[in-house]
Amino acid sequence: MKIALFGYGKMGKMIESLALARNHEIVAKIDIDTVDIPYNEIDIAIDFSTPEAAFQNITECFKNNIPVISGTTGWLSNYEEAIAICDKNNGAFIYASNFSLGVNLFFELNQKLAKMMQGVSGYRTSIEEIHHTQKLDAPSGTAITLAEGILDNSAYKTWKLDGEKEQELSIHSIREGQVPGTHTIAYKSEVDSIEIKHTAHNREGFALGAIIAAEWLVGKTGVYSMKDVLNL
Ligand SMILES: NC(=O)C1=CN([C@@H]2O[C@H](COP(=O)(O)OP(=O)(O)OC[C@H]3O[C@@H](n4cnc5c(N)ncnc54)[C@H](O)[C@@H]3O)[C@@H](O)[C@H]2O)C=CC1
Ligand SMILES: O=C(O)C1=N[C@H](C(=O)O)C[C@H](O)C1
Repeated sequence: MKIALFGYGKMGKMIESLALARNHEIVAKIDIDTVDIPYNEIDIAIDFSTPEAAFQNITECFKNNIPVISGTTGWLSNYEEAIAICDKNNGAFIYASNFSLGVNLFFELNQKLAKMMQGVSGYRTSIEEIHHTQKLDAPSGTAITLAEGILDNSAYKTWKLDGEKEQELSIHSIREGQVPGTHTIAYKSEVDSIEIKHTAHNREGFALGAIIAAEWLVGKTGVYSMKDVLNL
């Protein structure tokens, strides 16, 4: 595949190295100062940019008939608008808050555990996420997906950063050092705690998942998720 990287930062560089190893070609590395984008040379765009840049990057690709994989977090207030532009242009799109296989399994486990806990009283649920200090958004996109999985399967009405009210699912965000991404779900009662946790040891899992998603999406039209890619 001829891949264009939108965002040539930590993730862009990791995706470049894994994509080359899988015999793909990187035809463009687009970052904040890029002026000309060679849309006619691109088979697929992979966007790991910034919350401010993602919507424009993604929708310009749709308008140029280029399928898009986006892992950028913190731009989802514009998600529905992006989908409308994708549909209008008969485009192809996958957004995932987290592309790693491990986290996508963890998403499934989270929903199953939430279902199990639905009938059990006395437990308060919370989410904690820890990331490196350069991260621009909080809570993490992964924490939001985890929260949505719990809201769909519990009496919680909404999630909130450090929420304290009974009906609020609390998400606590910690920024420290170079942490690639750690997410913990805790159910705490007066007598015990149940916790599930995913720890990324580096960024390779995110990057590999994004490339696998790109390989899967090329040649298709429509809006898909990692559940479709991984057949979960
Ligand atoms: N879905 C997933 O699996 C993962 C998602 N992420 C998300 O991906 C995004 C990028 O993460 P990192 O690479 O760690 O960040 P980073 O800060 O290392 O890289 C972002 C790059 O985007 C560039 N950029 C700024 N404006 C741009 C524009 N208009 N067009 C293109 N590029 C532009 C920046 O100059 C920078 O080089 C973040 O939103 C992060 O939360 C990160 C890891 C995994
Ligand atoms: O910014 C990061 O680094 C990460 N962002 C994603 C998120 O917001 O969930 C995925 C991963 O945790 C790393």
